[in-house]
Amino acid sequence: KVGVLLLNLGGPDTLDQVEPFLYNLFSDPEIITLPGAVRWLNGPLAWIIAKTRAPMSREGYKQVLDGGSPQLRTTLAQGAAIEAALSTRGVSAKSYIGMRYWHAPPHPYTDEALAAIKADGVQRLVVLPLYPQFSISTSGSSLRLLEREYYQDQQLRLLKNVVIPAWYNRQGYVHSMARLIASRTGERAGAHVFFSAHGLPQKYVQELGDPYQQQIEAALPLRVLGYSNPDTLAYQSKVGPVPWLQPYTDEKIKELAGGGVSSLVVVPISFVSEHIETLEEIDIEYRELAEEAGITHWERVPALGVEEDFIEDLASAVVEAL
Ligand SMILES: C=CC1=C(C)c2cc3[nH]c(cc4nc(cc5[nH]c(cc1n2)c(C)c5CCC(=O)O)C(CCC(=O)O)=C4C)c(C)c3C=C
Ligand SMILES: [Fe+2]
Ligand SMILES: [Fe+2]
Repeated sequence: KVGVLLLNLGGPDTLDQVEPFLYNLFSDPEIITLPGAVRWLNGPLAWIIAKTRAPMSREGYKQVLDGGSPQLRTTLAQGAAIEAALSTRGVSAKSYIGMRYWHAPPHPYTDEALAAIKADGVQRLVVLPLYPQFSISTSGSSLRLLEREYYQDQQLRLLKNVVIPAWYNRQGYVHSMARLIASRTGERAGAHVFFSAHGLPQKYVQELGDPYQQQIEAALPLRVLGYSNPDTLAYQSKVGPVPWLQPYTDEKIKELAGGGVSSLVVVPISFVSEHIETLEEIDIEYRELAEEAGITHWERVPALGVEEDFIEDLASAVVEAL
């Protein structure tokens, strides 16, 4: 009996879930990193930040929460598609979803996923974070939580597991992204491709050894395949006062427009389902900014979701791990 545990971030399904979701996120010590002596402040600080940020966040979510979080729907569909792809390879597997910060009943947090894995009598477990690139703040945080729960439990401790920590450079991811991009740029050879990666405070990379930026830069889908479209990489979604990875998406859009670029094909990387940062931040906020700056053609490449070649390759990664 094989289990595939998909780890993801989770997101609120309704507007009243926004504040508790933010509280969970900001009380994660991998998100707000405090020195040992004041770590007890994590909870109170998370409460204050969540309360302060919630009204603004709710405004964003208002525009994208039509029928619940697209992230949850996509993650469920990805799980089912991976099961089907494994079945054609002769592997009978069941997928489980461990969300880090939010769930929608009956879809679980990590602890509930582990309870289901135990109840089903899974004998081999493959852990697959749904983030292409590894960051301490995303896959790292999910894996740390999982490790804690796993090794506290006598039954789980005996269950053989293997982790696929990152897959940013796998054929399936790179090629299906490149195919989606090519399908948008085909009619305008030479269109400017704008990769917008999710941002991260610089400290993670510079002080904590986070490999995220290196993994983003190592495998930009078009460059890897040798396409010659002009392209730009920038980082979006900065929160709080400290410096994040640069250049920032908003500044780069203005700079390109100022330099005479009038058409952009925007590619969200670092997440494989639609969510607030694509549907609201890119499609509404950055688009508005781009149009004000003089961009006349703006197109966004969708998140990978259940693209067949992508899912097939994730299933191959699971088989290789087994
Ligand atoms: C404040 C610290 C944050 C770090 C560090 C961070 C890293 C990080 N996040 C993603 C992907 C997503 N984050 C999402 C939501 C979200 N993230 C933060 C903060 C940090 N993220 C906040 C406050 C929020 C809530 C939304 C908001 O108020 O703006 C989401 C969307 C989830 C959803 O609703 O569906 C994604 C996706 C990555 C990849 C990453 C590090 C590389
Ligand atoms: Fe985030
Ligand atoms: Fe945002």
